Amino acid sequence: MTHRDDFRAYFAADIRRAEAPVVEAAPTDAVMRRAAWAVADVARTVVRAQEVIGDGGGHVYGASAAALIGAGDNGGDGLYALADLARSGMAVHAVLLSPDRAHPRALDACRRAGGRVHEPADPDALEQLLRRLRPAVALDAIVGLGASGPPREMAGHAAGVLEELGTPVVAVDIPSGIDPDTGVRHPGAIRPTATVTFGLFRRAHLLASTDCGALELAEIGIGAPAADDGRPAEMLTSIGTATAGELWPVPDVSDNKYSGGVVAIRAGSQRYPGAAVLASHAAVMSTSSMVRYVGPCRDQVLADRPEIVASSVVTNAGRAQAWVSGPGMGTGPETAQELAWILSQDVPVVLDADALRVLAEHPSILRRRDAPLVLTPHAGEFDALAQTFAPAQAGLLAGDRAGAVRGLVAELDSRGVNATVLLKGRITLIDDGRSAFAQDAGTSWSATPGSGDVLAGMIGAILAAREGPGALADVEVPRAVAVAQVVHSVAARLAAEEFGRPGSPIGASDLLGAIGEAVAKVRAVAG
Ligand SMILES: NC(=O)C1=CN([C@@H]2O[C@H](COP(=O)(O)OP(=O)(O)OC[C@H]3O[C@@H](n4cnc5c(N)ncnc54)[C@H](OP(=O)(O)O)[C@@H]3O)[C@@H](O)[C@H]2O)[C@@H](O)CC1
Ligand SMILES: Nc1ncnc2c1ncn2[C@@H]1O[C@H](COP(=O)(O)OP(=O)(O)O)[C@@H](O)[C@H]1O
Repeated sequence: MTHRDDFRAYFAADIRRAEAPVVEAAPTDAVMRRAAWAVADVARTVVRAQEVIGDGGGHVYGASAAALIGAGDNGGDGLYALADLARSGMAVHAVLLSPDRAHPRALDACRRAGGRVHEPADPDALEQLLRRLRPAVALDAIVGLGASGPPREMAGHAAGVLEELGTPVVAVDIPSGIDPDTGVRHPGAIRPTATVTFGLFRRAHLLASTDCGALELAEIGIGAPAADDGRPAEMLTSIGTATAGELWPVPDVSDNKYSGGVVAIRAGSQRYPGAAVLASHAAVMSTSSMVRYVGPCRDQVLADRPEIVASSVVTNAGRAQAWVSGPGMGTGPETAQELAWILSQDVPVVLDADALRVLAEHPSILRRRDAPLVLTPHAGEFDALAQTFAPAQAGLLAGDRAGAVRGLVAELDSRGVNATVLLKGRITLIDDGRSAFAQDAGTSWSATPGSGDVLAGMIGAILAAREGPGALADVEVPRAVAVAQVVHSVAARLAAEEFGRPGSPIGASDLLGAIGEAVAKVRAVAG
């Protein structure tokens, strides 16, 4: 989902606080009916999109819909949505998973609109019912904001049956089985074609965007939420291409080769010269300012990009406004010393790959520092860091990724380190303890060796540029890092899907070759 605009998502408790006065001020169930109408509208679109042989698409009139109805207001949304679908001429079936607790007024509305109501006694009966009904669309109205844990027995079984039948599912608010705040996907979770949410995005919509299908936000008149102390509620942001384009650094008339921010890169080894080339070339492609390279791969780096200024030891590199260290540089004993020197520099430092392993093995080199430190681990490197700096967070990644990242940042903060952690993956998390971002790459083409080296070079160039007077000057570090992440994702998509043979695999060099085009693209979006 590399989208144009920024998305903001909130904790369930803050959303409930923002929702309450709106619901209270409105006539009974008016907000719920508005939400249900939006769900029904998407369900109709899903039915119309179904291909019927010899025809242009599916017909709503006469098609069937079934909704799995849970015990709370999420079930109420589903029942009102069925009533709406019945009025479009659909044959609708409410499948009550907790018959005694189904929303009474919504159930009544569904019945009055002609809906059939089913109360399967056990998972087998539920399975037989769904197989018999074979609905054109199913609504997942089992649980929404009130979810806790994996879907209970009946609900968990339904997800498997619907998947087997190939039934398109529209999830009401949040796919059941996905935790609203952490985005953790429990076994037995519903896998929807589309998810319709209301008023404000929930954190799960960004943290588990790849599990929500097409995401739709329906307006129900809710304003920005506040925390219980009245301050603005904590938000999780996903920046879009327009923001990346607005903030991407461009030289102006007064700039020279230094003024936009020089980045120095310590990368590569005899064994991994490619990492040195990829990281430094990526930095060259990101801004117009100077890129310095330090390490044993001078010849390869200069053969690839002669404009790079190379040296062999960090102390002779020359001045830089940001440092990058780690890609392919090895983990030998001398690297700890080099790293300690880099960390002593009063400029932003990005540590990736081998530098993260060295840091985890030699935590004493990490002293108090005010200048930003950006750590860019993949899951394995994160675990190594967490074992050293935040043992309570180690092994958490399979579950609450955002919580684990925040926990590591907090531990580093308690040591006086101004850290931003970027956790890699299809959905990249970036957090400095105050501002958190979740960026879905939109495709997975960037999951290729060396693409992390490219990202490290890009982030270094952006952080160097942030030290200057340009558009990034007052931008918080995690947002600046997210800007680099967006352009990296757009470059991967362009390389794999628009250049050459669309849809053919790419290597990190192809991604690298598309950075210029990606910058042009996001700048054009920003206008
Ligand atoms: N207020 C309004 O007007 C508006 C509200 N809106 C809608 O209301 C929704 C929130 O409704 P809600 O607060 O009733 O919670 P909800 O998500 O239905 O879940 C609670 C029930 O689920 C059950 N349950 C929990 N975990 C479960 C699991 N793993 N597997 C199975 N069941 C599980 C739990 O059972 P219990 O633990 O009590 O046994 C409890 O009974 C929100 O998401 C939005 O859709 C919109 O219409 C906008 C206007
Ligand atoms: N499933 C995925 N979809 C999209 N991007 C991914 C996925 N998995 C990893 N990535 C991205 O690919 C890059 C891989 O980085 P890394 O693991 O450090 O590899 P390397 O060290 O070989 O460069 C990172 O930018 C990461 O965010």
